[in-house]
Amino acid sequence: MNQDKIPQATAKRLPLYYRVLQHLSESGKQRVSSSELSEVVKIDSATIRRDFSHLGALGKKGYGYNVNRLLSFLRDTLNQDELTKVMLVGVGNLGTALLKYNFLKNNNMKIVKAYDTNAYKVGTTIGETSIHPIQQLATDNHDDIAVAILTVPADAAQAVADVLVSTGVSGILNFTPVRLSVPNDIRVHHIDLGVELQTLVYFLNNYPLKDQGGE
Ligand SMILES: NC(=O)c1ccc[n+]([C@@H]2O[C@H](COP(=O)([O-])OP(=O)(O)OC[C@H]3O[C@@H](n4cnc5c(N)ncnc54)[C@H](O)[C@@H]3O)[C@@H](O)[C@H]2O)c1
Repeated sequence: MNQDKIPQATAKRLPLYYRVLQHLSESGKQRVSSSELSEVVKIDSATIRRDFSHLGALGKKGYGYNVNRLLSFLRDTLNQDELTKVMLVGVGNLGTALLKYNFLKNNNMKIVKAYDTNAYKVGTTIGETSIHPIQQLATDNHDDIAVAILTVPADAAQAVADVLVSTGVSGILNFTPVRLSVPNDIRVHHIDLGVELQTLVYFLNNYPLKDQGGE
């Protein structure tokens, strides 16, 4: 399978499909139609069929998709058999919550180390992750880590991002409000809960669900 051919919009939906199909498989379901999946993931069934065709998975009319086969396509594409190691910088409110979350269960990812400036936090462990002094971020070996989560205060974000880039990570999940400047070959995904909330409220006000499909 050539992953270059999977459009980015499709790639973004794959982890969601994976999670839902995992639940279906665990509950003993062997086949599923695109319209059944559509009900669960709230994505229209034509998009789902197109997404799956990019994976090389074609459903059969009247049968749908074989759940375990789909899961194996997704596992290959998402590298689910391989543990993805992640590091986190900034062990405050948000960072602590993320360290306590078990990414291993559904996503086969693990935050393996964390860094902070606070002497009271350094040397402690949250979940299974130990917290190291920020000074070591630049000197530690991060060969097996491609992704970092950034949860430092805004005024420290760019400086920490610069160090992260020098460590060789290729992706940063940025929770800070700062638009980071990074080289072109580093991918930054920005998560802004404020914007997400605002968007939700806008949709509630302008596109109430009860109006959809009404007379
Ligand atoms: N994107 C969102 O939806 C969202 C929601 C809440 C918070 N935030 C942002 O996430 C970030 C963290 O928020 P919080 O509430 O957890 O803050 P916090 O103040 O509780 O935690 C920040 C942590 O970073 C550490 N820190 C400070 N400077 C550092 C540096 N140079 N290197 C390493 N660690 C450093 C601090 O010691 C502290 O432990 C902030 O930028 C905040 O604006 C984003």
